[in-house]
Amino acid sequence: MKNQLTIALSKGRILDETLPLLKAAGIEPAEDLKKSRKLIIPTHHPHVNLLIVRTTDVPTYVEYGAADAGVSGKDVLLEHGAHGLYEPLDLKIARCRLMTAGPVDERPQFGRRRVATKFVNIAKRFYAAQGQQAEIIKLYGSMELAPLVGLADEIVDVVDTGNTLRANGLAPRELIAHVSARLIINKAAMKIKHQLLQTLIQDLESAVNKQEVL
Ligand SMILES: Nc1ncnc2c1ncn2[C@@H]1O[C@H](COP(=O)(O)OP(=O)(O)OP(=O)(O)O)[C@@H](O)[C@H]1O
Ligand SMILES: O=P(O)(O)OC[C@H]1O[C@H](OP(=O)(O)OP(=O)(O)O)[C@H](O)[C@@H]1O
Repeated sequence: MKNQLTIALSKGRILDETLPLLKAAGIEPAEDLKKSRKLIIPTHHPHVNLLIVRTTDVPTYVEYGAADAGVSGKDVLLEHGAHGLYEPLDLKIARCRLMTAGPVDERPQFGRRRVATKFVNIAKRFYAAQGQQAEIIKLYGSMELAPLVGLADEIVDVVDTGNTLRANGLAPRELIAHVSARLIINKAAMKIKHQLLQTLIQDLESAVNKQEVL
């Protein structure tokens, strides 16, 4: 419907930081998202519903127009490819860095190295651009474990404080990209629902700017 917006969000750390921005844009969930098992959540805004999806699925919902807009980490967008969507606003939340990391007492391997990561596409592109040979091993979590048990020489993961790396005897090596959460918009929706989406972008932008000042 032309006068209805759906926004895809994922639970977890991005949600905690996104809700205050949405609130500043006049969008408040009508139910407690932490408790509700519903996947379509109405809001007190007359034109907006929220969809709750997996972190890595947000760009897919928006790309296919199943959601008009979404909030997604830049890491997820880089891994997904994020074709067919607009990325009009950096929300400047959930900030971290995509990095390579390895055992603190070892130098990076010469020649072909084994790399464990959930960011397979990002890792392939990064090592190819460096002219380094890498065998990429796909994992779905706990990447930091891989070098400790001989599964990989190196990992590619997001790093914030570095505490997880340190706790596992690992150290950051090379920076691949700075990461923060982005507002993404379906291209067709941007035309058809221009007014609603333009208002959303502007409201979120002023909320981000206020948050920056604090
Ligand atoms: N330690 C961190 N500090 C800041 N931002 C982070 C950190 N870890 C991840 N992020 C960012 O937050 C996003 C969501 O992270 P979160 O941990 O909530 O989801 P996830 O663990 O990828 O999801 P799932 O558990 O469903 O796999 C990531 O895509 C990334 O952009
Ligand atoms: O540098 P740090 O501040 O330690 O943050 C980095 C950690 O944060 C993320 O995990 P998260 O806490 O989201 O748990 P997850 O493994 O469930 O994604 C990421 O996968 C790292 O393990």
